[in-house]
Formats: sequence, C-alpha cells, structure tokens
Amino acid sequence: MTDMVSVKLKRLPHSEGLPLPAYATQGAAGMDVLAAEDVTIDPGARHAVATGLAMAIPAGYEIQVRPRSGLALKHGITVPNTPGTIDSDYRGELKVILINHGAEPFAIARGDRVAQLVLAPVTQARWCEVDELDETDRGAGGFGSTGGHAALV
Ligand SMILES: O=c1ccn([C@H]2C[C@H](O)[C@@H](COP(=O)(O)OP(=O)(O)OP(=O)(O)O)O2)c(=O)[nH]1
Repeated sequence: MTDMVSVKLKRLPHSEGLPLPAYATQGAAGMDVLAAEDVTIDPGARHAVATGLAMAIPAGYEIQVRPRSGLALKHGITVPNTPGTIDSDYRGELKVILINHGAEPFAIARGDRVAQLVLAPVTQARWCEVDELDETDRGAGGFGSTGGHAALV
C-alpha cells in the first residue's frame, strides 16, 4: 500500500476548469500536471509554463518536477532543471520549466500534460566540519576514473 500525504492546494484563477494533477495509473510515481496556458516553444527556447496551482507542501517533503519520457523521446521536450524543486515553504505558482531540444516548434495547449510531480521526503543535512576524512579505495577518483562506458568484464 502506497503512503498518502495530504498537500494543501490552491487554484489560481487561470486554472479554473482544469483537472488537478493526477496519477495516470495506480502505481504511477508521478502525477501528470497540466499547462494552464497556450504557448509554443521554439527549438532551443525555454519557457516557464503556468500551472495555475499553488500549494503548501508539508514540512519534511518536497515536490520534484520531472519530465515526461514520451515528450522527451518524441519531441525533445524536457525540464532543464530536472528535477525542479518545489520547496515546502514556497507559496507562489508552480511553474514547469520546459526546453525544446527538438528541431520543430512545440505547441502546448491549455490542459496538456506537460510534466509530472513527485512528492518526496526531504532529509536536511547538518555540516560537521573535520580536519581529515576517512580513507576509501576510491579516494579522490571520479568523473570516469573507473573507465569509459564500455561494459565491465
Ligand atoms: O521547476 C520549478 C522550480 C522551482 N519553482 C519554484 C518553487 C521553488 O520552491 C522556487 C525556488 O526554486 P529554486 O530554489 O530551484 O530556485 P532558485 O533559483 O534557487 O530561486 P530562489 O532564490 O527563489 O530559491 O521556485 C517552480 O515553480 N518550478
């Protein structure tokens, strides 16, 4: 059974008549979120798409704005800041930043499902400053230090 967390949501006038974000299937991790405006994004351009929704996410949670794979694969439409972070103390309009990596202008109509929202728990870190860090086999190796993209044998 999936946990359910209540999130207070306020409709702004331009979302009137639109369905709320919803899970497309029972096991979906993300709720598809709808555009509240008509807009065309030219190749290479970005736009913060209005959703007409504001919310009060409970403390200890965030909402992540993630791309939809179908739009990415078929049209090159993705979220450049993915996952977009909606903070629990944000009360403004949730906007979906989209970029068109495709070759054609991409037309969005009000009501189109442009991205998905994932509610996720947040753990805040407290820094603990030290003079020395413990040693590991990896050490400072990174950024491809274990080899290229060929399969490990
Ligand atoms: O895709 C996004 C990302 C962010 N936001 C809103 C909610 C979030 O809580 C706020 C700030 O986002 P973020 O911290 O990513 O932006 P920033 O550039 O660091 O701005 P700020 O200085 O306002 O925190 O903007 C959106 O509506 N959509």
